[in-house]
Order: sequence, then C-alpha cells, then structure tokens
Amino acid sequence: MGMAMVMVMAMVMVVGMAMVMVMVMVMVMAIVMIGVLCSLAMSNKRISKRGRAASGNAQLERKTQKAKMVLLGSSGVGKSSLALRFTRDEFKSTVPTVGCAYLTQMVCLHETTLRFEIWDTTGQEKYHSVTPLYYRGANAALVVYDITNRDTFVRAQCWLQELEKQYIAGETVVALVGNKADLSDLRQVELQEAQKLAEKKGLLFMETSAKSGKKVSELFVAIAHRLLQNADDGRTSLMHWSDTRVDLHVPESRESRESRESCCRL
Ligand SMILES: Nc1nc2c(ncn2[C@@H]2O[C@H](COP(=O)(O)OP(=O)(O)OP(=O)(O)O)[C@@H](O)[C@H]2O)c(=O)[nH]1
Repeated sequence: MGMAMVMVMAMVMVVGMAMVMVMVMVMVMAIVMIGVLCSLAMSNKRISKRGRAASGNAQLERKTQKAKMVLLGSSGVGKSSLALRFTRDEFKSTVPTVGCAYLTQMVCLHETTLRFEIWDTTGQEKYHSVTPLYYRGANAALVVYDITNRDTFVRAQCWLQELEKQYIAGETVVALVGNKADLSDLRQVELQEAQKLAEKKGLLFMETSAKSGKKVSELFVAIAHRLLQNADDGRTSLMHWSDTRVDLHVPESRESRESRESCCRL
C-alpha cells in the first residue's frame, strides 16, 4: 500500500514537473515571438522613414531648373524657325525679328526638368550693337549659320570670337548650328569643315533643319545635358524655376494649357 502511494506521488510529481516545463517553454517562446515582432515593427518604421527621405530628395532633385539661351547668327539663317520648331513643333513663314523675341520650352530629362528661356535675336546688322544686351548672362548660346550660304558661316565665326571675349570657356554652353540641312544640294559649307571648327573650339555641333525638324530636339537635349553636366561639375550654376504666375484673365482653354505645359521628352 505504502509502495503504491509512493509511486502515485512520484507520478504526480513527474506530471507536475512536465507541466511546469511545458508552461516555461510556452512562456519562453511567447517572449521570443514578442521580441521578434517588436524588432520587425521597428525596422519597418526605419525603412518607411528612409523611404520618405529618399522620395523627398527625389522631389527636390526633380525641381525645374532654368537656363537662359540666346540665338545668334545672320539674318535669314533660320533662328526664329528653329525656336518655333523646338517650342511648338511648327514651321511657318516668318518675318525678320525686330530686336528680340522671347520663347520658353521645357526639356524633361531623367532626373531634372530644364526650362529653356530662349532669346531669339535679330540677325540684322543695324541692331548688332544691342545684341550683347541679350546674350549677357546666357547659360547657352546657339550660333546659327545657313549651310547654303557661306557668308553666314563666316559671320558665325565672328559671333564665336565675340562670345569668346565675353565668356570664360566651359561656363557657357555654345553650339554651332548649320541650319537648312534639307537643302544639302545647295550646300556651300561642308559638314567636315564646320565639324572641325567646332571640335577645335570645344563646341557642340549639329546640322539641323527647322523645316523638316531634323535634329532640332536632339540639339536642345544635347545642350540640356551639357548644361546639367556643367552644373554638376560646378562650372556653371542654374537657377531653380517655379511657376508663380497668377492668371488675371479668363480661364485658359484645356488645349492651350496643354500646349503651354508641353515638355520635350526624349
Ligand atoms: N528650307 C529651309 N528654310 C528654312 C529653314 N529654316 C528657316 N527657313 C526659312 O528661312 C527664312 C528665314 O528664317 P527665319 O527663321 O526668319 O530666320 P532668322 O534667322 O530668324 O532671321 P532674322 O529674324 O532676320 O534674324 C524663312 O523664309 C524660313 O522659312 C530650314 O531649315 N529649311
């Protein structure tokens, strides 16, 4: 009888100990799981904070920068036509520019949007003395000649010399542009000759046609890339631009708003 009692008590003790051990194990597992869940929650919080900071920076980087560009060259080479092709993708008969015309166009690149503020000067000799007023402070200059007219190429070289006196090399992006490439049968300036000149002076060079649109947006995008590269290298500084206009007139039609806000995406 006594032996049986001892055995029963021993069994109760073993079962009790087993139950205590199971409970301890359950508690330990619960504590471990709570710990894991807490650390996961903390790291998620950190990731989302970092994500917000990154998207904030991305937003900052996407801000629009503006660049002043001046178009120079003899009368009739197609400066206004190039500006019109680039800003409105149009080609129509133009009248000689009086003084200067002002147009704008956005270029959307991967990380930045660049707003070109284009000063289209007149090529007429009688206004020559006022032209420096327009190219002062320009971030970029297009020196345009007509590939079918050698005189305009000679004149373009005078413009380049004038610009060289005004600017520190590398600060202003200068492009030599041979326009009217659609009339290559009437060519008076060989591509290689202009290319060589541009290489010697470290200029961008392109033959374009405002009439057909050939290489026009490529030209402006190449200038935009060069400008942003110079800004990154600290050689030039571009100002930020934000649209702060207040429209005091009748609401704009959807069509005209879309064309105003259009961006040259390449
Ligand atoms: N075939 C051809 N004609 C062009 C091209 N670009 C311009 N033209 C014509 O050349 C003439 C002069 O063009 P504009 O754009 O007014 O020239 P501009 O350099 O602005 O002239 P100014 O305002 O006097 O300085 C116009 O009759 C245009 O239609 C082109 O790429 N091909």
